Amino acid sequence: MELGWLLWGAGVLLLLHVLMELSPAVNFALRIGFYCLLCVVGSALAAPVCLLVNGGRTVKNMRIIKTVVKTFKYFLGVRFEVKGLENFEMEGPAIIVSNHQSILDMMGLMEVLPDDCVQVGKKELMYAGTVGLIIYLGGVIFINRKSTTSAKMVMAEVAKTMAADNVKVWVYPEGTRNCTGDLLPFKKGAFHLAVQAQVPVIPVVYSSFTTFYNPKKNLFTSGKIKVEVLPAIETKGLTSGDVSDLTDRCFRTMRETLFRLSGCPSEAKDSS
Ligand SMILES: CCCCCCCCCCCCCC(=O)SCCNC(=O)CCNC(=O)[C@H](O)C(C)(C)COP(=O)(O)OP(=O)(O)OC[C@H]1O[C@@H](n2cnc3c(N)ncnc32)[C@H](O)[C@@H]1OP(=O)(O)O
Ligand SMILES: CCCCCCCC/C=C\CCCCCCCC(=O)OC[C@@H](O)COP(=O)(O)O
Repeated sequence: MELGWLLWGAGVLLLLHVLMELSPAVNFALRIGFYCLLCVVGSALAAPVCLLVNGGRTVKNMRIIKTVVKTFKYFLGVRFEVKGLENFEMEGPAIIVSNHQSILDMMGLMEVLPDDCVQVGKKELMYAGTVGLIIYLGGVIFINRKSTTSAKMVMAEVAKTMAADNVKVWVYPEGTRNCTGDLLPFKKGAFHLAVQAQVPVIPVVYSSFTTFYNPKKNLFTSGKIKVEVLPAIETKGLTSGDVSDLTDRCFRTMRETLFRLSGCPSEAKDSS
C-alpha cells in the first residue's frame, strides 16, 4: 500500500518535471503557484504566532512576517544584493518609496524592511485568504484606489498620526505592478503624505527582474536582484505647492538608479 503511494508520488513528480522541461507556460505557472503556496502556508503559520506574541493588529507583527518571508528566496533561487541600508538608520518617521514589479516584491520588501514600518496596500488584498489576514495583522494601511477622495482621507489621517506612532510608511508610488524594466509615472499620494507630515522620503530601488522574471514570456528562473536604499530627501519647510517638484526629483533619481542597477547606463543618461 505504502509502496503504491510512493510510486504514484514519484510518477506525479516525474510528470511535472517533464512538463516543466517541455512547456515554459507550465514551468512558469508551477513556479508562481509554488510562490503563492509559500505565501499562503507562510501566512497561515505566521498568523497564530502574531496573535500569540502581539495579540492582534500591530506593526510589531512585521518582524514575525519578515522572518518567515525572508526564507522564501531559498526555495525559489532568488538572491538579493543590498546596498545603502545605513540610510534607514535614522530615528523617527519617514516615507519609503520603491518600484513595484511583481507579487515577488514581497520578498524584496522583507529583505530590507526597517522596524516599525507599515505599507500602503490596495484594500482588495484584505480578502486574499491567509495572506489577507497576515497583511491585516501586520498593520498594512488599506486604501480604495477607485476613490481618490477616500484614499486621500486615509493618507491625511496617516500624516497626522505617523509622528506620534513613530512609524515609517512604505508606499509604491507607481500605484500598481509594472514589470517592463522602467518606471510608471509616480502618483503623488506618497509625496503629499511626506510633506503633510514633514518627514523625509527615502527611495529604495530594485533592479529590473526582466532577465529572470517575465510573465509575458513565461520566464521565471533563479536570479539576483540588486537593491539600493538611497539617501533621504528632506521635506522640512516644503508645502503642497512643492509636491510636484518633490515627486519629479524622486522619480528621476529612482529611474537613474534603476537603469544603473539593471545595467542600462545609456537610458539612465537619457533621463537626466
Ligand atoms: C506571506 C506573505 C506576506 C506578505 C507581506 C505583507 C506586506 C504587505 C505589503 C502590501 C503591499 C501592497 C502593495 C499595493 O497594494 S500597491 C497599490 C496600492 N498603493 C498605492 O496605490 C499607493 C500609491 N498611490 C497613491 O499614492 C495615489 O496618489 C492615491 C492612491 C493616494 C490616489 O490615487 P488616484 O489615482 O486616485 O489619484 P492621483 O494620485 O492621480 O491624484 C489625484 C489628485 O489628488 C492629489 N493627491 C493625491 N494624494 C493626495 C493627498 N494625500 N493629499 C492631497 N492631495 C492628494 C494629487 O496631487 C492629484 O492632484 P493634481 O496634482 O493632479 O492636481
Ligand atoms: C478566500 C479567498 C482566497 C484567495 C486566495 C488568494 C491567495 C493569494 C496567494 C498568493 C498571493 C501572494 C501575494 C503576496 C502579496 C502581494 C501584494 C501585491 O503585490 O499586491 C499587488 C498590488 O501591490 C498591486 O496590485 P495590481 O498590480 O494593481 O493588481
